[in-house]
Amino acid sequence: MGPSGRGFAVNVAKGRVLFRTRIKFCGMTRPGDIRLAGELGADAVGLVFAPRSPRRIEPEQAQAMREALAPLVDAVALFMDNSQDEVREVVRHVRPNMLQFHGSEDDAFCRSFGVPYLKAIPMGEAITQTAIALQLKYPGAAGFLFDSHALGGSGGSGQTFDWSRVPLDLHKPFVLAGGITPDNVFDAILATRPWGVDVSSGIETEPGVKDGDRMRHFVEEVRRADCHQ
Ligand SMILES: O=C(O)c1ccccc1N[C@@H]1O[C@H](COP(=O)(O)O)[C@@H](O)[C@H]1O
Repeated sequence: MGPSGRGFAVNVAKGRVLFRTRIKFCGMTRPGDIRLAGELGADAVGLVFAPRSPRRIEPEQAQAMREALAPLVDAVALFMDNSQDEVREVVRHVRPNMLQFHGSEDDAFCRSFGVPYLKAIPMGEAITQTAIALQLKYPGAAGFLFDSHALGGSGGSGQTFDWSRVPLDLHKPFVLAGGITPDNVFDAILATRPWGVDVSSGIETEPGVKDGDRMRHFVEEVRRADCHQ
C-alpha cells in the first residue's frame, strides 16, 4: 500500500498507474452551492455543526441541504467537541454518510454513532504525529484528515501547514486540509499524495459563501495533478 493508503484503489492499465484524488468541499451553507459541487464532480460536501464556526448550520437547515445533494455524492457532518446529544440529533436529521471530528473526541465517542468517521489531526503545533500512534489512538477511524489548526483551535482558517510533516506510513487513507486553494492544490497533491483534499475558505468569497469559478478551478487543478502522476 502507498503512503497515503492509495493502494486501496490503484488501477493499473497499460503499465500506467491511474488515480483520482477525492475532493471534499466543506462548509456548505447554500443548497445551490451543493448542487454545483455535485455537477463539478466533488465526491463529498461538508456541513459544519462545530460551535462558534461562522459556517455552522442547524440540523433543520441541513436537511434542506441534504436534499440538494446529487446521488453518489457523500454528506460529511463536521463536529468539534459537540455533545453526544448534538451529534445524535444531526445523525437522525441529516443521515450523513460520514462524520468528521476536529476536537479532542476519543475513538469510543467517534464510533458510538454507528457512522464511519474521519479524525481530524491538528498540525498547527510542532508535535510529531506518528502513523503508529494515530492508528493506535483511533483504531475505528475510516481515515485521518490533517488540518492546520492547533489542538483546541478552530479550523476553516485558510492557513496551510508544513506538508512534509504528514506521516508517511499510514495504513489508512488520509485527507489533506488547511489552506488548500485552486492555486496550491496541484503542488499539495504532488507533495503529499493524499487520498483526498478538503477545502473550505479557498473556494469562498466569505465564510459559508462558495464561489462557482473557484470551485470549478479547484476541480480542474486536482484533475491536472492526477494526470501528472
Ligand atoms: O469551517 C469551519 O468553520 C471549521 C470549524 C471548526 C473546525 C473545522 C472547520 N473547518 C474545516 O477546516 C479544514 C480546513 O479549512 P480551510 O480550507 O483552511 O478553510 C476543512 O476540513 C474545513 O472543513
